[in-house]
Amino acid sequence: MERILVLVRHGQSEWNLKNLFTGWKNPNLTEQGVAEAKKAGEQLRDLKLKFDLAFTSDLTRAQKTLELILSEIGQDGLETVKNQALNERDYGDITGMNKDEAREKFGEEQVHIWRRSFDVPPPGGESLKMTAERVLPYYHKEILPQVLGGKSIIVAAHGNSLRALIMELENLTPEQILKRELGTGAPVVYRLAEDGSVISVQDLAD
Ligand SMILES: O=C(O)[C@H](O)COP(=O)(O)O
Repeated sequence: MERILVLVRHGQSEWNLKNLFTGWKNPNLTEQGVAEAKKAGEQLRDLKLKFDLAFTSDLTRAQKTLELILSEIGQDGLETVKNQALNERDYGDITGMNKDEAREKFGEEQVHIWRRSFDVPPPGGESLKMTAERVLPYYHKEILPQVLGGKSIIVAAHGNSLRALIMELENLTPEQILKRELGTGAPVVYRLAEDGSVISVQDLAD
């Protein structure tokens, strides 16, 4: 039995393009984001992957990315579970701020810590650790049992909600997750063992 779990970050959003901290705000995909999602679908089609169930967040950019992928692989209308547990990390008070302006105001290092450290939250927002505390229980309760039951699953979500999940799947330390970046619209294909551990990882980023 194959146990396939595909994680994909949404394609470029309007706020990615403007370089704004986005978090729980709900911008649409840009034209490039649409193209990235279609390309992700083509990559999955080339691998001949088909899914039994999909999961996504409560946010349009992830939902739209999933729809475009499913359409590309001929699986329009696949059963999809949406849940805000998979939403992007809440960027709190810096939501809506330009990332370069934030670096000028708070310093390069502080902004990097907010964006990539494991346990330092931006003011009023969530750290990666806090994000993991909602993503991982949801993964263990709703997603993993489906994979272990033999279903092929795709999860379309966000840079940091997926980094939280990848940290656990790949047993990364807080130092290792600091450097882990996820490209927009770049699928990562996992094959899992019967105990949920990872047998293989295929990152389809260019
Ligand atoms: O919420 C955001 O701004 C992005 O989706 C992810 O941003 P980051 O790369 O700064 O974590």
